[in-house]
Amino acid sequence: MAPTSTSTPTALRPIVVSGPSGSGKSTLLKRLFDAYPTRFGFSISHTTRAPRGTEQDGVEYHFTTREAFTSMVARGEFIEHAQFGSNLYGTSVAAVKEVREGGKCCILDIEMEGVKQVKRTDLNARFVFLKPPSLEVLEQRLRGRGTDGEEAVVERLAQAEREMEFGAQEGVWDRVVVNDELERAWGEFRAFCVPDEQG
Ligand SMILES: Nc1ncnc2c1ncn2[C@@H]1O[C@H](COP(=O)(O)OP(=O)(O)OP(=O)(O)O)[C@@H](O)[C@H]1O
Repeated sequence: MAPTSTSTPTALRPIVVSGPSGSGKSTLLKRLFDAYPTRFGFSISHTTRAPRGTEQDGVEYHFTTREAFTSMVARGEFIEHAQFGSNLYGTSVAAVKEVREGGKCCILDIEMEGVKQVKRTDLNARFVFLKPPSLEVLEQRLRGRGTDGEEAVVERLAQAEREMEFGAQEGVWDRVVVNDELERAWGEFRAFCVPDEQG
């Protein structure tokens, strides 16, 4: 008997978008969500902070205790986790799977340590690296964005060099999109994210 394929259709495989700060991830993802409002989704993060106002568990966040959170860390259930202030935040493998179960393609906008972690899971993701034309252009864009002070820009640029090296590694990426001219980069990014669309 012929084996039955249980593989996920390409359109539902999670997409990992990575690249240095300022490479244009938010810009291109905003376009993608605007162009395809129902096709893509983000995973719901876990947090140890208390819900605010009308926030509901499993909607804005998976609200959890610090004890439960640290057990999840110990079991390797997070793709990424970090502390902000006194609270812990994380993206779990299960939360990414939930998006697929809901019939959407999960988008993960993560830095290089997270990318390595996704590779260790069974998420069967596709990986795209967003590359600025050069570090000089990246610096101009970060300064032009006007959201960071001098110290933050210098820090982001130092980290960008490490991210660029990772972006150049063989065998890690399914696609590298150079974000030079926005319309051109968008066309390439969109073709990667929506592989079944013609034209
Ligand atoms: N192709 C482009 N040409 C010129 N400017 C661009 C282009 N793409 C993005 N930008 C601008 O560069 C700046 C950085 O882009 P964006 O904020 O999308 O980067 P990011 O990768 O999401 O950064 P972070 O990781 O810090 O969130 C923004 O001001 C954006 O408008």
